[in-house]
Amino acid sequence: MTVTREALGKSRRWVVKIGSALITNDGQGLDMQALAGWADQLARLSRAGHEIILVSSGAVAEGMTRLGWSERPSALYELQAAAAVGQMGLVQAYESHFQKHGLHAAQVLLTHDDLADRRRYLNARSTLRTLLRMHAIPVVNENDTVATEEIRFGDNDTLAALVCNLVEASLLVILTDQNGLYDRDPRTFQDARLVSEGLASDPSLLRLVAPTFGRLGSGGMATKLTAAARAARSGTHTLIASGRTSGVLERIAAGEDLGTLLRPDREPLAARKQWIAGQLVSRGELLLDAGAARVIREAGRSLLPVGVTHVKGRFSRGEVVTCLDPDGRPVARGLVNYAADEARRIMGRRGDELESILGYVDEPELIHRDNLVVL
Ligand SMILES: Nc1ncnc2c1ncn2[C@@H]1O[C@H](COP(=O)(O)OP(=O)(O)O)[C@@H](O)[C@H]1O
Ligand SMILES: N[C@@H](CCC(=O)OP(=O)(O)O)C(=O)O
Repeated sequence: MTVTREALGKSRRWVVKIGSALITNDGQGLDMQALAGWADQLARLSRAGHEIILVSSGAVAEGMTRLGWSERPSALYELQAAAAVGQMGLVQAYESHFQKHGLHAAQVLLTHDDLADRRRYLNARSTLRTLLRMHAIPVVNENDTVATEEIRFGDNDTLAALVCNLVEASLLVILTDQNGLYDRDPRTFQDARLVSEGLASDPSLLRLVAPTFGRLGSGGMATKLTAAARAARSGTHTLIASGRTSGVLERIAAGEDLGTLLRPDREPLAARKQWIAGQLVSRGELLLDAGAARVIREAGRSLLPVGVTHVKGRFSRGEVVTCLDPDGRPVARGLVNYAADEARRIMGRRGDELESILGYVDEPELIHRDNLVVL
């Protein structure tokens, strides 16, 4: 049954993402007045019983102002320095507003590595859940200061979606500088029309978004759509709306028809599979024959060595690899039971041959179905 806007508005656990394009005063530091408005609304929602996690951008922009820089630097080390200075201002601002409402703000800085490592992932989850139980409002951002170029989230849409999976949020609200998703880039086309609803993993939506993005933001509309598809894995609905609409968050809570609502269109994945699906880096590729690709896609079976025709990349046991069908299309991702050199030796072989090839058999499957997520 489709969830109504009213029911979503009343739902308990929200992740609210405030983007750079919105929070920065046209690149001149933070728009403190606007920030105060969102913080007050979030505090009232929290007081009314919603569990709120805030994912806020703005560290780099605030750092640039504090350091007296007028141009956004392109060197990573300068961006990292600006983020370190600016994050102070960002959390100070939220902290002082939440304090007025008798609420604690809690700073949570995450990197890609934190969510890729199962133990740290589970730790982050339990800390966030504890904070929510204590009615504190976690203020999440990427830990830009230590993130390296290759493995940065880069945009906070992706981070917010992974946080939704982490805490199994009911609703992800992405506040940006547009009223939602339009059928064409509204910055370029004045007659662009707002899409009021869609399915989170509908690939045709991605065709509507321009490859370019705002001057201040990092991902544009495309990363918001991908974020909605990621969030949907935990059954989370995504609402993209304008942070400039007055009282936007409380109006969403009241069930008003605002922005673009993207509904999850598949059954939520089990918690462990959400973690696997959230891995942004794949260490290798396994090319499957047609039969293996079919039983994995259609019957959710484990991957046996016999169905693999080619192994690419260097990976160790337990790392994430991508399975491709004979046409090279991704079928699934999973945690592999054998390292790359062992996988090469046993590919195409039957289960009863493994011991004589390897001298031992840890598992008969190359990837067990509990560790395999169909894409
Ligand atoms: N079809 C579309 N609908 C709405 N916005 C779009 C579309 N295509 C591209 N955009 C651009 O995406 C921008 C928002 O993304 P971004 O600048 O990354 O914001 P944020 O910092 O809030 O994440 C908008 O300002 C808009 O120019
Ligand atoms: N972590 C960065 C924000 C990254 C960013 O701009 O993301 P987004 O708001 O999705 O465009 C910062 O705080 O400046």
